[in-house]
Amino acid sequence: FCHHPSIRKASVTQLAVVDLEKTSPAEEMANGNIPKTLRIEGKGIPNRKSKLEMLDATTYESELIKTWETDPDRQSGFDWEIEKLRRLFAGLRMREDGTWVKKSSAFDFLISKQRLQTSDGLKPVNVLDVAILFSMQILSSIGLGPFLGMDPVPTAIIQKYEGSFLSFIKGVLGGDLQTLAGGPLFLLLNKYFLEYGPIFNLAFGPKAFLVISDPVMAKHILRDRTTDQYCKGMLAEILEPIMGKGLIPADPITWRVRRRAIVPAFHKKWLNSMVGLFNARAQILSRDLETKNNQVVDMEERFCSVTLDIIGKAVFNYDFGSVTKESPIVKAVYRVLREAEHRSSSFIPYWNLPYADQWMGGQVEFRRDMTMLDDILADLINDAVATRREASVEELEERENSDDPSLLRFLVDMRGEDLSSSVLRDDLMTMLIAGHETTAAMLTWTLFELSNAEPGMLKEVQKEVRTVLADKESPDYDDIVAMKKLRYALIEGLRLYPEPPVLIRRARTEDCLPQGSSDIRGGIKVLRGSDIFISTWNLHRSPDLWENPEKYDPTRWERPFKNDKIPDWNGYNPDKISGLYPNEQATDFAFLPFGGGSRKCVGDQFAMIEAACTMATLMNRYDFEFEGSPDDVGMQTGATIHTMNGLRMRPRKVSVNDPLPSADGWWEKQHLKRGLSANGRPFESTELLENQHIPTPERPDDPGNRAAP
Ligand code: HEM
Repeated sequence: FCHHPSIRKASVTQLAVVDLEKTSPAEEMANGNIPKTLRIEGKGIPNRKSKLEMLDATTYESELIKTWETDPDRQSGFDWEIEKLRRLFAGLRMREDGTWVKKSSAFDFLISKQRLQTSDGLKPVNVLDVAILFSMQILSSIGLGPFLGMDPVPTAIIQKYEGSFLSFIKGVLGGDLQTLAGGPLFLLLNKYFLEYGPIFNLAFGPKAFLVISDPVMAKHILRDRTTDQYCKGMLAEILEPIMGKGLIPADPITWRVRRRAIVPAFHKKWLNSMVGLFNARAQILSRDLETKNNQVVDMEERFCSVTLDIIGKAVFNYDFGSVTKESPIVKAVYRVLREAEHRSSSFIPYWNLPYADQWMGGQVEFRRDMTMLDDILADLINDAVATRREASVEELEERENSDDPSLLRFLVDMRGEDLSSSVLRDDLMTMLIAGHETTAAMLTWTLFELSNAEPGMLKEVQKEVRTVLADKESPDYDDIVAMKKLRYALIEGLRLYPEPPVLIRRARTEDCLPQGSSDIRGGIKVLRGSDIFISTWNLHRSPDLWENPEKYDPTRWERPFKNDKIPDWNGYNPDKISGLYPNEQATDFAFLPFGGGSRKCVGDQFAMIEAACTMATLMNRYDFEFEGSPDDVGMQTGATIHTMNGLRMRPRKVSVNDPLPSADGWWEKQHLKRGLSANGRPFESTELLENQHIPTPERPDDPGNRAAP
């Protein structure tokens, strides 16, 4: 039927004879040679290991091939024989229509991926740029910066290693930045931030990163400059083997096309329909906790399971079922996540060594896991393609699709979507990874902080949840809107534990940063090729931007804040909150829980509603107590911030007949004791200030009060 070696079996509704090595499935479909109802099982849709990729015309490789092909005189002799062998091993071949394709092979390293010019016209960062950067770095570190027009940006040099000799050797061999830095990288960046200020260079030998902890500079990079000018740089290189050209690592050109396709899938009606999924999964967790009443439960692990199950259903209508059972697929997902985290904190990309995935223990396992996930994804995509019902975006938004409301269904059915490329797979994989542990971490740290704070704070949140829910088990969207204290508690968790704690960019053109809160006048020069860390951890905990920054205090979101020493920063204004959480607009880029500018998270509303539904369901039915001391929880980081030893807690079921928690007006008192009105705003006149009173606490001891908010 079809001789493509990567197709294992095919079920057909019409006979079709096509040679996929010569033309692509998309072209064959367009030519009418493959009926759209044809279902190719197994690896029909390109996945990351079997795909035939068109050779990118903007790469050095294309240029090299052109040079050989356009000059027949060169096609003889020893060099030509070597070139033929190279093509053979690298899986390069010409199709009948004259275009070149390449098949993934163990010899991928024989192909140059270097670009001659980026397709948006910007020259790619090249060896010369890197050499200039290194020389400038060395010259400015010996004090010659001002002579070269470089501003005196301080340089922090990692030179003192605080761990043991053995762990140092382990760090060097494993290329692990964190081990070498002597702990989580973002804590080191925080130490240097307090020492050197809002902008400094962090140097590891000749390699330097520009570390930024300032809202004005962050706004400039994320919002005022285009995505072409600042790309994802090393983050894209690290994530490519896992996420391919998915939305997070995508280069600016791919990103523009994919972002336009993906954003409509997160439409309001879909988000509303997701509330049902969030609540159903939260109820499964709640029932599971019931069987463990008063026993020790690792709540971090529970939150990871529930968010994995949610994202599996929401993205591909796949049930991981991880809350109730362990499976090899779930284990593979976690191992791939750990590998992604490990790679993002390693400075030696040893996984790129030839055959690394055939002899290096962790890499062999990683390849196996990726293969398993790729196969599952290919099957899910194929299933969706086989039942495709093409429609416009507007039609899709209106469609009732209760049996499969997944993003995959939406993207496959979207008219004009290119189903033959691997970007669909890449985007789905990206969302699986991006939307899972981030939300789990928000839930984990919020529960940790609420349980560790003054008792009044937790009681305020519990009282609000139990009052709004009354006799309902789960919230609807309007209930979430009404639970303001709960939402502020969650977002305050993300302020103290931003996921990820740094945003990574690379300058693709020379630029000049504004002064912001630094004392460097006249702008700060950024050279082409500079790698930049915007530390959200530092921004979110900066004493210049927050009152009492290290304190977990959800009431702060009701109080305006401004610092006149940073004239270009407009401060935080609660009146600018327009959605479910105070975002980067309301804080003028001091708070970037979901990033900012064009590459802001597409899943922010999804995550907020999901976390609010899960937390409300638990707060309504349980009280939690730490097992041991809160200090035992510890902290470690990768791409997200995890606990060191799990969040070990004892859930205690509360009865619907229990009285509402008595919070004693704790929330309002936080404002009143600062000389503000009960809603956190300044008094409009001194007369009103003089007449202020601390409210007498409500005592809704009667269970009947629960129904009366
Ligand atoms: C609490 C949960 C979440 C947090 C804290 C979070 C955080 C972030 C941040 C900070 C970025 C910007 C990265 C950068 O600028 O380099 C981002 C991007 C992204 N996030 Fe999220 N995220 C969360 C949940 C989700 C969910 C649930 C999804 C999908 C279902 C998702 C999908 C994405 C995607 C696709 C991008 C890339 C956007 C682009 O480049 O256009 N995230 N996220």
